[in-house]
Amino acid sequence: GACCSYRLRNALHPLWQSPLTIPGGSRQSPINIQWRDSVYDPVLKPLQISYDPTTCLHIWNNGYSFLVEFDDSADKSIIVGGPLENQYRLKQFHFHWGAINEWGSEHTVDSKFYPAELHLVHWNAVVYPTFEEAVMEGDGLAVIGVFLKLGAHHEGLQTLVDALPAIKHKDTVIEFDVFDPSCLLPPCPDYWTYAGSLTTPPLTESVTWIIKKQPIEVDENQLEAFRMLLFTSDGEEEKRMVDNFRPLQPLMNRTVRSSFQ
Ligand SMILES: Cc1ccc(O)c(S)c1
Ligand SMILES: [Zn+2]
Repeated sequence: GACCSYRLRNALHPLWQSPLTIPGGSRQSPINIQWRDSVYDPVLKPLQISYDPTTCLHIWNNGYSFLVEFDDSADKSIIVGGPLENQYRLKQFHFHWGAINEWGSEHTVDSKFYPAELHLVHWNAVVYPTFEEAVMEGDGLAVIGVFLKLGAHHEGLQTLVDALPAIKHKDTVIEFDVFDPSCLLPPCPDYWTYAGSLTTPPLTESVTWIIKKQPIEVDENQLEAFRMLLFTSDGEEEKRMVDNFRPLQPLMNRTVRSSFQ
């Protein structure tokens, strides 16, 4: 059945030599969001986002993606509201993208791929003492997903793009003093939300996903800059960092809720 083919695809996917089945895998990510099957929930609140740009630390290539990490030792960059019962602290953001513009996002909407997807990763520091512990708990993480579509040049993203040549190889890092990730969010407040997992190992089922309905626009040169990064370390045979997205996972017994009608 479909579930079996998913398992096979996961096991075969080059980037995720994950165990054939995830222990009790009933809420895996990413998924296809079928717009007409999502259920408007009037109880969902608006998501409140307040980021302190000075909590930005550095940008680095971890061999899966490039990520911008934040000082999460205090409640300075947080999100609250939406589907969340607690406030969550921003830890890092990163992207997933394809080799060409036809695919690259992790989630799809009505089976449509976007060329890339931004993930802003937050953790529940109200309940858990560390990020590492939150990663193992059902309500430990909240990830905001933002789709990137091909279009106009994105001024805020360009600051990141300009830093990428300096972190071309795996395990390279550069200091990044001030950056306000809210410049990467679309103006429209509408989102879908569902209970899911990390999309990279350990694939733990600890993520409340908040997927923005409206994509942001970036231009071809900016997407090409992502594709110049390497999975490999300096001195190794070069492998371009592309297609770092996980295959779609079965919805199983889940409903995707929408904050909009
Ligand atoms: C914590 C974390 C790390 C990597 C990821 O792709 C995601 S989705 C979450
Ligand atoms: Zn991710």
